[in-house]
Amino acid sequence: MSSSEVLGTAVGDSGTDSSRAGSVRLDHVTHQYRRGGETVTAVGPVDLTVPAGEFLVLVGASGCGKSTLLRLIAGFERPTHGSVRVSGAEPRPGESAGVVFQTPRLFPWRTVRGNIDLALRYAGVNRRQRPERRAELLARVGLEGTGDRRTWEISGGQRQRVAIARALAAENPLFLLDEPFAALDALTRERLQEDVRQVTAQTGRTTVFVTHSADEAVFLGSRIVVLTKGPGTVALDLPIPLPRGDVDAEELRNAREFTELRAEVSHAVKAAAV
Ligand SMILES: Nc1ncnc2c1ncn2[C@@H]1O[C@H](COP(=O)(O)OP(=O)(O)OP(=O)(O)O)[C@@H](O)[C@H]1O
Repeated sequence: MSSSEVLGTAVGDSGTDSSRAGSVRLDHVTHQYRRGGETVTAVGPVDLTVPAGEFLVLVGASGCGKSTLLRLIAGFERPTHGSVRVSGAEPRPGESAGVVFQTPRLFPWRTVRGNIDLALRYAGVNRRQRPERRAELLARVGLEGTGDRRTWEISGGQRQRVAIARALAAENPLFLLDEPFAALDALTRERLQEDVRQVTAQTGRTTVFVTHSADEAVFLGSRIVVLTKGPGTVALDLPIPLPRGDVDAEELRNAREFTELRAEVSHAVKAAAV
């Protein structure tokens, strides 16, 4: 599939960048939760535009509102103030974006194949086309040959790959990931980071990825936004001018530019948390 097929054409009649399929626009967004009798401001005000095709990483201290921002973009929450637009329209939960959470949300009574097929069914892929699409998705996340296994018969890293394949199944032009590798060992985490980098480069999807890790942020992002401590606002908005596409991950991680950027982001995260 070409990136233009995934990104689609401009939505709406304005054709501006912020209405293109997969683009995200937050205008003066603030979100508050009610806890007991109290109002807690979780995030904002935040102004942020994510052009179609960008890989944005949100980094910040625990509790600064990263997940809240992601939930607002996914349409799971409505902002208390301001507006959120995905592809130029108000986000629709479960429809505007493919979402991957920290803990993979799979159907345990189904096989790997059954989990992927269900996502394809929801995405409107007809029964005859499903085996081919499923095979493509499993290959894309490196899970060929596991279709018959139940979700408890595969490793944590493989479960997270199934969750990524499920999110990709919907062919949404926007991909949201909330600390998807936090619970995995270092080796699996690095492998999945490489996969996500590759898959998003291949499909050209707009991606918003939440993490605590400066290392993960610099490896994955084409742009990093560091949030201040809660309620989070934008402390640093940094383009990452590292090569994308077909690059040697090991070489990239060892490059001087990479280590310098990682130090800069790490420093910014610490400074923003005070
Ligand atoms: N459903 C909720 N009800 C009430 N308060 C909430 C709710 N969800 C989050 N909060 C509060 O909003 C603030 C931001 O939380 P959020 O989970 O967005 O931060 P985060 O940066 O993703 O944190 P972490 O990195 O620890 O996951 C925190 O103070 C949190 O306690």
